[in-house]
Amino acid sequence: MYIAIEGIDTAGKSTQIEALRSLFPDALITKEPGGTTVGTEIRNMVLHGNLKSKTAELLLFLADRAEHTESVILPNMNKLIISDRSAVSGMAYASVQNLCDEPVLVMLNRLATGGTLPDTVFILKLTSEELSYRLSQKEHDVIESRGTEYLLGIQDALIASAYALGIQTVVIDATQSIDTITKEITTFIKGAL
Ligand SMILES: Nc1ncnc2c1ncn2[C@@H]1O[C@H](COP(=O)(O)OP(=O)(O)O)[C@@H](O)[C@H]1O
Ligand SMILES: Cc1cn([C@H]2C[C@H](O)[C@@H](COP(=O)(O)OP(=O)(O)O)O2)c(=O)[nH]c1=O
Repeated sequence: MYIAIEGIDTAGKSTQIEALRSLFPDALITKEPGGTTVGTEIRNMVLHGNLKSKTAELLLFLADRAEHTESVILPNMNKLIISDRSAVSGMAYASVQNLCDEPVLVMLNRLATGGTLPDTVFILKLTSEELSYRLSQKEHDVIESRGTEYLLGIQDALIASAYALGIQTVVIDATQSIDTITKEITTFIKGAL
């Protein structure tokens, strides 16, 4: 079973994945971008480099996704795979750049993944107030520095993108306690295994 934990920056993805790691010790934990050696280099180029082109940014994320799918996801499809982000982020973050329309983004992400998409995505949904608070507590990378309104637009795009990709989606109120969210995800996983 291949699931992805989705959400905008600071939604609580890493926190949930660490909780799930101990609850499902046999699960394969991975992430996008940066789930492979090459992906780590791509991640650094995009997040901390000085890319001028948004198209280059999109294509680099797709390259990370293709490498991640071929070298991490496909060889481990017999396991529970939990990924921090997926093609859903890929579509959502690209869609707000207005580089190309939704069917093209679906096609590009299907090309990058060879059609191997998560069975289920859990989208951690923040309120504007909670997002502002959490962003105020950390340094911002290139994308986070685009601001709260931008990220809230992405949050809506995450839900739309999961639908466009035809992936079963569970939207979770990310302002709940860490344990409550973990229990919600764990209950779903145990019911589906
Ligand atoms: N349910 C929660 N309630 C309150 N704070 C949370 C919750 N989940 C995560 N946090 C805090 O929010 C910040 C961002 O969490 P993180 O897991 O790093 O988010 P992401 O990986 O989605 O960027 C961290 O300081 C974390 O401790
Ligand atoms: C996977 C992916 C992430 N992103 C963005 C989301 C994040 O702002 C950034 C890095 O993701 P990530 O390392 O998950 O950052 P965070 O832990 O703060 O959520 O890259 C894209 O723009 N496109 C993509 O395809």
